[in-house]
Amino acid sequence: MSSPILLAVEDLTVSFDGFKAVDGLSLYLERNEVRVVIGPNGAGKTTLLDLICGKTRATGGSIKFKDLELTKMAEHQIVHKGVGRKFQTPSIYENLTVAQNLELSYPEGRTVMGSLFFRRTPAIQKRVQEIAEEIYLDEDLDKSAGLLSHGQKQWLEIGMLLIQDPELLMLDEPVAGMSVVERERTAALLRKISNNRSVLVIEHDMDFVKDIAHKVTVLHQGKLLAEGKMEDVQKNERVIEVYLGH
Ligand SMILES: Nc1ncnc2c1ncn2[C@@H]1O[C@H](COP(=O)(O)OP(=O)(O)OP(=O)(O)O)[C@@H](O)[C@H]1O
Repeated sequence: MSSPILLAVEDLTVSFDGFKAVDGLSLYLERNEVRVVIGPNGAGKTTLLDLICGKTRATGGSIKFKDLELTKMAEHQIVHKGVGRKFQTPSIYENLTVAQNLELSYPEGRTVMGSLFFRRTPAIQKRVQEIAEEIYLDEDLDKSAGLLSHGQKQWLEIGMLLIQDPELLMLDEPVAGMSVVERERTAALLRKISNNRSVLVIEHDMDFVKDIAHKVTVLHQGKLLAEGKMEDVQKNERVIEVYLGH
């Protein structure tokens, strides 16, 4: 049987000109777990995701994804191994349709002729349809992505990651700027997609965190401040002092 741990971060450190943005951090993420990383501005949350996806190189420590050491791998290799990352601002193609955006992201959807020529095989079409339903955009497949609402654009980008079927999906503030209804639908979406993958989320919206997190990791000055179920973390005096009380 495979290990229940999908991602093991151990003693991870990165220093920028002597300033440790992440400092001796260890964190273990299980398969099918939704973990939310919270903490005050500058705590090192985004840097942690940058380190996992290979955008930033660690100064020390390790990041094991299954049996792979990610700290030595290039960004594209990490994506290829099954780690998807969504940044705060959506990077969708506004002048293409929703369907085209999804097709473009399908691993074998591009031809050597270039990214605008799709091999629209029945398998790709089926997958696009499935993903579109999951991200609530099945009625907008032929719409220009630029015409979608802010929340729909965020869902589309999640869909563009899901179509690559990552085992680990990382999201940086996915509900920022969303309406209440969009937040609820995003929570439902994340619960559903974690049925067969792990999700690591950075979020400041505590109602949303309560809604989705199996466990919460609190960072402060690059270090682990607290970890556990939201109801316990919420009562932690240090967490209230540096973050939740503000
Ligand atoms: N490439 C870099 N060079 C120098 N300093 C950096 C770099 N990246 C991040 N930092 C610093 O590291 C610290 C942690 O930043 P990070 O963006 O990870 O925090 P955060 O917890 O995501 O904050 P926020 O909630 O505001 O997004 C900050 O003080 C930031 O200025």
